[in-house]
Amino acid sequence: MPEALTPRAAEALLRPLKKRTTTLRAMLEYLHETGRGANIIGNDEAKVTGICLDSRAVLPGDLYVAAPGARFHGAQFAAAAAQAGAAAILTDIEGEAAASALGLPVLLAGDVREVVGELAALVYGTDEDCPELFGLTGTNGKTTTSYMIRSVLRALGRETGLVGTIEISAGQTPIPSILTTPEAPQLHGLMARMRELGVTSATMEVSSHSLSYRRVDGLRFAVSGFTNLTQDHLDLHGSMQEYFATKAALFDLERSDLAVLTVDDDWGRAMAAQATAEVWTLATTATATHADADWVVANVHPAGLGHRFELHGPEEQVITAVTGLPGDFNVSNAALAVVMVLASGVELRQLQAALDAANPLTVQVPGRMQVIAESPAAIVDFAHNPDALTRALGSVRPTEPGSKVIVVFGATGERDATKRPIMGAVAARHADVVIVTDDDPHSEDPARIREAVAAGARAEILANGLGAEVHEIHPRAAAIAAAAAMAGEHDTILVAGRGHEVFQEVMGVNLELDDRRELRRALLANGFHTLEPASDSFDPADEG
Ligand SMILES: CC(=O)N[C@H]1[C@@H](OP(=O)(O)OP(=O)(O)OC[C@H]2O[C@@H](n3ccc(=O)[nH]c3=O)[C@H](O)[C@@H]2O)O[C@H](CO)[C@@H](O)[C@@H]1O[C@H](C)C(=O)N[C@@H](C)C(=O)N[C@H](CCC(=O)O)C(=O)O
Ligand SMILES: Nc1ncnc2c1ncn2[C@@H]1O[C@H](COP(=O)(O)OP(=O)(O)OP(=O)(O)O)[C@@H](O)[C@H]1O
Repeated sequence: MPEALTPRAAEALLRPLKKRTTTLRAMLEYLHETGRGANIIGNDEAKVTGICLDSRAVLPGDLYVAAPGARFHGAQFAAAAAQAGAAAILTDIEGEAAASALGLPVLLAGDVREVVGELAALVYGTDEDCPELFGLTGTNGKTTTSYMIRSVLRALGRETGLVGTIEISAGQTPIPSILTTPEAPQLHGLMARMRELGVTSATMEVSSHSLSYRRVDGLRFAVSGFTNLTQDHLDLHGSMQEYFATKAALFDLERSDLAVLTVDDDWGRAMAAQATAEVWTLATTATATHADADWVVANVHPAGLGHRFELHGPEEQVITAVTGLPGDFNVSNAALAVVMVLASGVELRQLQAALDAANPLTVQVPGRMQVIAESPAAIVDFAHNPDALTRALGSVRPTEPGSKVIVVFGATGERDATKRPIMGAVAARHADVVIVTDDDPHSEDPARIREAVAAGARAEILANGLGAEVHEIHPRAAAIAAAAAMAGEHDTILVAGRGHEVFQEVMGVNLELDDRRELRRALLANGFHTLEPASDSFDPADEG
């Protein structure tokens, strides 16, 4: 397993190299000017040079943000932050006693998370200087689309940064991500570092958690994009309506100048109706009901592993592009990437020239429809919710008569448990051999998760008289090995789930596991050939 950086070492990589100094009084004045109640206990001339939400990552001179959480109040860790060199503490009434007992100056605010993003912008100067930001939200496709945008921007000669599920890259050697969207203090530190390193444009995945937890506050997106909305994260959001409302916040004028919204279904159209930013709509499934979208995908044809397609614009513009990843959903992702770059002001002719010269949309994304072998077709994909699994399985059906689809997957622990039987049913409908295994069960009993997934598959088979066979095999490496042993050269194996990750948490223990490595090994052991891993993108599995 790659050697993990300590929180402080990782934090240092997310900070600007040149320190700026802000006083608590300047922060207080800002809060008062913007109508927020706040006051200072102790020295209001205290100077801070950084801001941090985690005591374990505090660097000398920081404002430690002691925020309430689901498990703890951050004030519990204020003493540890002080020991690490915090210069002051930002907290709320609940944290006041513990924070002020330490003798450090305290900035007291009504709701800490409500102000932390804007204060981080003041500390790092990102309210004045920030790269042009491309933000992506939606249930599926954020990572893939942001890689595609970055690739197009690079083809246009831009210096780029990227923040997402796989990596954080501030124009330097990338580091593996912990969260999809980091906390606000880290995001602002990163943006400042990017500017120092000459990054002009950055792509950022904006998870619904980050919107709920106000992690992107204080940032302004030049162009934000919406991929789709399907069932996921109901453990946090409670209902699809609430999940929708959380994501919709990205498309308010106060956060985004322009929003490119995929309107392939009712959720997308509702998003377009609600957004207050300028909206460009995009239809990626060419049906008559979508013909009124600003940009429409047309003439999609298979090309290599991916597709060639056209994008038709509101003023009869036509763009032609080629994707490299399997799956028609990757045409949707690619189209969104292209329209977002256009929306940022790049001229169509210049964009078409970059697409023609470098084929930037054929970029590989670790663990996203990553082809490991061609015979049998063996693919590792990060599908971990019902819609993604449906789309991934829908795109791998073999053409040879009598050939079969073998799927290896599971459901994650400590997350939306209602997905489990639904994913089982999806697999039973689309595959011939369903191998249910573990997928990052965290602290939950993996056997119970497998049971719920397999029960969904069996119920679907019974209800619809389907012919799929269901196996429960664990650990995951054994399930992958079993799939390779069952496959014939015309079959397809899809290993779905946390494919790009380099470990799985099982009952509180991190076990090293890379699906791609396991699948390669298993295929070779069964006498099949595998493809060379791509070397053109950062991959956490190669680190360390
Ligand atoms: C549900 C959720 O997102 N929770 C996040 C939230 O936790 P919380 O507010 O409940 O914090 P807590 O654990 O009670 O701790 C309270 C405070 O004490 C601080 N603390 C805690 C311990 C310590 O030693 N020192 C310290 O300072 C914490 O930083 C926090 O500020 O704030 C914490 C501090 O940043 C996050 O670590 C934590 O993310 C947890 C680990 C998590 O798993 N989040 C996932 C679900 C998430 O955010 N995922 C999305 C992507 C989802 C997807 O698309 O799949 C993402 O953007 O990554
Ligand atoms: N546009 C899309 N529509 C439906 N499914 C998609 C789409 N794009 C990708 N997928 C599926 O979702 C999986 C995850 O893709 P990707 O990582 O790009 O999404 P994401 O939104 O970043 O997810 P996460 O935040 O959980 O990483 C893919 O492996 C694929 O199976």
